[in-house]
Amino acid sequence: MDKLLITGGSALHGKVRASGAKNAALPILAATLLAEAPVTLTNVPRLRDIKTTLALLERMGAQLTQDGDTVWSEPRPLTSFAAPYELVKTMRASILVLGPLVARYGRADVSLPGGCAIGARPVNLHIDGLRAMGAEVTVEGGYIRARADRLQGARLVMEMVSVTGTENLMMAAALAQGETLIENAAREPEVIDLADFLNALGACIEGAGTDLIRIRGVDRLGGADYRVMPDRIETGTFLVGAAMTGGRVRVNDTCPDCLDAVLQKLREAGAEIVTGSDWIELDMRGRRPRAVEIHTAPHPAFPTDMQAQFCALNSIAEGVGTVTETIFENRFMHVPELQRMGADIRIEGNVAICRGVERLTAAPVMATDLRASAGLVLAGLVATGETLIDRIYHLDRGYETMEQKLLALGANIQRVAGDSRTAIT
Ligand SMILES: CC(=O)N[C@H]1[C@@H](OP(=O)(O)OP(=O)(O)OC[C@H]2O[C@@H](n3ccc(=O)[nH]c3=O)[C@H](O)[C@@H]2O)O[C@H](CO)[C@@H](O)[C@@H]1O
Ligand SMILES: C=C(OP(=O)(O)O)C(=O)O
Repeated sequence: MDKLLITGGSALHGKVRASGAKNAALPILAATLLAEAPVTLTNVPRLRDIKTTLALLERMGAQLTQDGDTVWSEPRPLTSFAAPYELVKTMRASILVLGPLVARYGRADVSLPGGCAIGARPVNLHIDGLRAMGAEVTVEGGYIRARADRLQGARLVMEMVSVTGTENLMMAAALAQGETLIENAAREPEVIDLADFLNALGACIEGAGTDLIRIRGVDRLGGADYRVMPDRIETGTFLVGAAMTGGRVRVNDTCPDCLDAVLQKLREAGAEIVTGSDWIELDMRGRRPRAVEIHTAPHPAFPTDMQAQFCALNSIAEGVGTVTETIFENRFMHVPELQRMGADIRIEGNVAICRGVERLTAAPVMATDLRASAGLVLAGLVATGETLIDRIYHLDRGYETMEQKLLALGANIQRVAGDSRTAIT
């Protein structure tokens, strides 16, 4: 199992390009199930989760080819309508095939995702929404079994803001008969990206990016060429790295408007930030960050996916910072690992209270989930000595060639194989 070996102490300097967004590419790939003509997607990140999604779609009989950051999909009749447990357990986003399968083929058997390292991941809102659209849905033996002749448009009032719930129901409604209203919809930029893709296929969706999405169902969807939006979480992770190491980094090919809450916190931490239409430059040279107060909540508030990175920042910042996690009940698995590196963090319920220390000390640590891994990488960049991060397969789910990008920015980082310290190039 690969590990990352980081020798802390080098400030990040230079330019880095943001990859395409994992959390936009995954629903868009699921939405190719709705297309009756060829689709070409560009800016698809080369990630483990993307491979898993392609494997899942291919297992159903779909035909997809990936070359670099481009994925081509050719319409082909499906041979299976199931998302099996072995795949869903490695990637919760597999649930996103539910809406498209029921909408287009009238049937789906999708494994329940269950919980994961960051907490429970219920999907009751997806199921309730499909039922409200006329599907017959049963949950048995760990599987969601959904059947429908043709889904009917409905008024769906989401009890909680759910990103994948909004996405699944939007895809289902795209081919339903009549109009669907999704109220209290998620406003994440990735929801807008999916709506834009569906509209490019011929769907009639208005209001994505607001809390009221109106979908007029159509009889069929065609094909399209579509470019996936940039990854705002990857972008934010590099910016926090620059802020923590006292560096200066420009992230190109990104979306500054998607990152308002994150940039505001980085400014509060003392960073100078300049943005252009598709780039962000952060300058923290000669300064130590100030601790900040974070409250995670649905977009446009501070994203839960940037919380671990800010825990790492607070751990070496001046003063006391708090991080309140309101989306997932168990998303502090990085904290005990940061403590092992000398961080002074106390958890009270869903709040991590951190008194910044002058420096962290390297230690062997273990990644427990995707963003926790990112937080540990950032901590390793500023720790004295060599930090060895185990279980980085979590990182590979969501960050494209992270160590190579950090290396190009001046970090002392390498991927090593198993227990050895042999670099993997
Ligand atoms: C609103 C929010 O910030 N969502 C995050 C969530 O999306 P993801 O789509 O995985 O999760 P949801 O947005 O659906 O969940 C948001 C909240 O609603 C609850 N819920 C959800 C669906 C449901 O049927 N029933 C239910 O109770 C969840 O337990 C959670 O507390 O994790 C992703 C991966 O970290 C992040 O990229 C998203 O930003
Ligand atoms: C936890 C994440 O992904 P997933 O919802 O696929 O688990 C993430 O993107 O931070």
